[in-house]
Amino acid sequence: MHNNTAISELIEAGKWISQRGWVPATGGNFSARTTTGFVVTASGFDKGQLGTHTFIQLDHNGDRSAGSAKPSAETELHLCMYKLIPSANFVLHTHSVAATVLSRVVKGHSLDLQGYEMQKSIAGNTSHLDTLSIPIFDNDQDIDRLSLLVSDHHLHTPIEYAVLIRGHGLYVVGRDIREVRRHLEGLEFLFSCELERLKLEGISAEAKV
Ligand SMILES: CSCCC(=O)C(=O)COP(=O)(O)O
Ligand SMILES: [Zn+2]
Repeated sequence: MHNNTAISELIEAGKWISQRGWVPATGGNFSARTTTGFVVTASGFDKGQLGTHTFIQLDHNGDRSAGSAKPSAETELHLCMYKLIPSANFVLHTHSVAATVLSRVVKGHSLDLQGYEMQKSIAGNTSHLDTLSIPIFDNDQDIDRLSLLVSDHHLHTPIEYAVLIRGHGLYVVGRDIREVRRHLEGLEFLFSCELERLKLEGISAEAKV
């Protein structure tokens, strides 16, 4: 995909994501894999008001090739997701209330979703009877170290669509912009349902270490 096409799609996605309240303040960052490498959002901007000047172009090694602004502080985690998931061409990172709270309430190393028809919004999932498992990693201000942790986890439990960073947010991937947006919307719906369920049924079972 051409850089300009990817940037246009991410600008449009940013407006939609912002309207949904999933990137408050300057939270979140977005990227795409392109024919020349990657494009990633610049650091510190409102992701609902992106423009062509708020993107950095990176080469295939992840080194800056164009754009004067500072790349997202979490660029390394985006590059990590592309390396682990060769079919991924878009990565969206968001800070919704549901993802932030759920990833803290669930003390274990994965959020296991089961019993929801909307699990089928995620590629390859065909039944509410299956378990959709999203790995949770403890937050770390050292993004290189966090990326290494994600890569190590992938060696024994392959990451397919998303990871949660505890108390921080969600990273979700897709083959194209439509799929990554569907994955994001589907997961956010499931997170909201699960948060409501835990509030109504109690969190004691989930809050185990
Ligand atoms: C107030 S947001 C804190 C940083 C963060 O988690 C994030 O997603 C945004 O970082 P960026 O450098 O991409 O703007
Ligand atoms: Zn973040």
